[in-house]
Amino acid sequence: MPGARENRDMEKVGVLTAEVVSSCVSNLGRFGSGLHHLYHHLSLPSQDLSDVSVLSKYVHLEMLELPHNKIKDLSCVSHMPYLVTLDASHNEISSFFGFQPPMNLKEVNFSHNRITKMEDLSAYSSLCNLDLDCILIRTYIHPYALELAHFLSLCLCIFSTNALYSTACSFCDYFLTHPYLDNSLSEITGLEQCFKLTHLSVAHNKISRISGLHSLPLTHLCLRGNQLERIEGLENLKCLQVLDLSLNRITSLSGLLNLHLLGSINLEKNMISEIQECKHIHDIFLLRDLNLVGNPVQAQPDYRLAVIFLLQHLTVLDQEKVTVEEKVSSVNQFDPPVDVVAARDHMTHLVYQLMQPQGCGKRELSHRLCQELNEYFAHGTSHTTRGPYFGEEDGIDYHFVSEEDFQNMIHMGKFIQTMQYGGHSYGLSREAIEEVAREGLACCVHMELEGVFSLKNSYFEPRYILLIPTQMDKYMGHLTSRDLYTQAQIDMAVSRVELYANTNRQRLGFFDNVIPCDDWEEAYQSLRQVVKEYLLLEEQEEGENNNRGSPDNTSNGHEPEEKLPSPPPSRSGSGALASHSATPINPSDPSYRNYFTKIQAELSPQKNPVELASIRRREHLVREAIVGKSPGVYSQLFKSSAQSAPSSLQNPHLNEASSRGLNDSVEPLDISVLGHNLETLKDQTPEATRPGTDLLDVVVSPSSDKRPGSNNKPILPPIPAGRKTPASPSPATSPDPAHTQQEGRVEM
Ligand SMILES: Nc1ncnc2c1ncn2[C@@H]1O[C@H](COP(=O)(O)OP(=O)(O)OP(=O)(O)O)[C@@H](O)[C@H]1O
Repeated sequence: MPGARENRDMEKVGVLTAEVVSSCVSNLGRFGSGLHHLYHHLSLPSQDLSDVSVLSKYVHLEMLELPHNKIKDLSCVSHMPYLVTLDASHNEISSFFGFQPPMNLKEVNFSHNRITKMEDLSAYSSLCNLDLDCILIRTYIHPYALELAHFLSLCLCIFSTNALYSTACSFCDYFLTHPYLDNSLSEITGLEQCFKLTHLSVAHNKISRISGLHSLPLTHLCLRGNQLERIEGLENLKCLQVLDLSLNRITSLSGLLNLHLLGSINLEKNMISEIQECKHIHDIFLLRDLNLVGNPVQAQPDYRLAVIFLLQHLTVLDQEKVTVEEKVSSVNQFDPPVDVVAARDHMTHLVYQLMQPQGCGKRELSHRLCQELNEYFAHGTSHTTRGPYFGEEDGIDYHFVSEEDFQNMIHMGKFIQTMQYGGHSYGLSREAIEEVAREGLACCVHMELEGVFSLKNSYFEPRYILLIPTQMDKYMGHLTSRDLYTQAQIDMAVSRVELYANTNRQRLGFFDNVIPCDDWEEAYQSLRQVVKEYLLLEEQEEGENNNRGSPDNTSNGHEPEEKLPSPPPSRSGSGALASHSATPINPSDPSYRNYFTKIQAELSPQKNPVELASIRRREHLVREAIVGKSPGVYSQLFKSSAQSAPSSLQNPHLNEASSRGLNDSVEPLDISVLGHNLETLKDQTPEATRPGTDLLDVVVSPSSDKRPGSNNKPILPPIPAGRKTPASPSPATSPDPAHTQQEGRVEM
């Protein structure tokens, strides 16, 4: 009876028996009343099983794993009310959930089966995780293709290190994923009632449109390897965290707008070609991982930095970690902070293009200030390549030069700073400042914010006064009425006001004063007041008045009571600006150094006598330098030979020694032009009025000749028009007491 026996054996092939089950169960646990112990897990992978009906008796199973078999019928599962996890992947199942739903079934893997259509899963309300990847009908595959695949899989083992490996890989990938293999899922349906479904994978099917997912609590969705051309139907998946749309034909990211919990998006091998598409996911603040490998967009110039710039929360882009350096470079490249622009400009003289005018009248304010305080200031005239407006004069409003001349000046290193504004170049030349300095005056310039940043990189340390409009309507009206600007220029100018306000807010101490300039006259009065306070002119005027009652007050040479410098008063007229001062400070920022120097003095009232004397000396010198009485400390650096500092003027012996040394090398001086300086110096040195003091010694002292940038000849500066010239009495012979008083007050 060999034939019958053979038949029996044949029948047994693929049939699961109780013996086999008993050898493959695991995870012993209590069951029923708790007195019985039973195995809860059964795992039978790759056993060539086609009949698993015996499992109907195993009602207690919680986890059933049957991958890589030949199972067509899973009706036995209907008898497993406690089943939680079912893995039936890589089988021959064609009926979608062909069993009664176990109440607690949460995870189901039907990937790589023969299911062609999804059906209603309303009864599976506990379902959390559903895997329907790669639903193919293998019998429809041409036998030649299967043979070839088999051959290639052998090659994978044999030639795993050569080129054939990659050919084999790509063939298999194509073979497994390509849509011409029929009978895969073409749409997602039947999940409407699966209110607990958080993970869904329908990779490598034929889905061309995302649908049927509305209001599911999905956190993970995989639609890899389908035929999607656009992202749609995801709007309501508010819980979505991980989305895999790789291997599709998607061209835009527009359907991802409101998915605020998304942390990872895989769009590998799609057809996204524009960097701008990233704007659609710009507001997804939790997005950390984006994969655009294999998209045409990768060929765009600066692709990686641009994406990193647009999506600043990313930590992984195209499977590579985003480095800190990349983040910084991207910001510096696409939205450089003004100080970076200024630094770059400063280093290379490549200028930053901005499109709008400021036009708040600061130029006129600067001119008027220089006119009124012409004893102290002169306007530093910038160069520009723009043409003059009606009424503007070359050399006064600007030095109007051609682009070529401007470039030549850049290359010759003539500029302290340059800037591109409204399509034109502007630059402040060293010569412009030195020309003013040679007159013994301080230079007053106006410029845009970027120019200020640039100037802060130079060795000049001017006082910065911000004039800022606070009433935008009025400001716009003013710009419009000038009839010089296009609407776009006006809009840009208005939008830039915020940049100034922010700079003031965030960089405390960056500006020494802030003056609202909604009303030109008021702005001028504030500006004038600020400058006068700084020059101590207000005090001087008051002092003059007081001194008329008590003339001995200052002429006795007593130092006024020590007063430590206080932070500059903020002239802010708006609440917004006023509140800026409450912003916390970053002490590491060098732009705050002025501010810190000032408040440091305030915060440490316990000064010892040495410190007090030092502070007094420094203040004294600085004030004198500013009011043009004697050159600043800085100018001493420019002396060609070692000479005494201004403070040495107090010491007649030193003066004598130094002046004697100088007398040999100095050309004879025209004493008639020295009046003011002589008087000033005399006032500083009580000894100078003593009989026998050699005036020439004082005059030729280092403090009165070369200023920064002047030529090397010790020619004394001419007295500017408007300065109080000592035409009258010679200071050496009969000092005017009133004048002495005045000068004495300024020295405070
Ligand atoms: N050297 C410079 N560096 C930076 N900015 C400068 C420089 N010289 C001028 N500017 C600024 O460039 C801007 C454009 O100057 P322009 O004279 O063309 O403008 P405007 O329309 O007359 O405005 P405004 O009345 O404010 O001067 C102004 O804000 C001006 O202060």
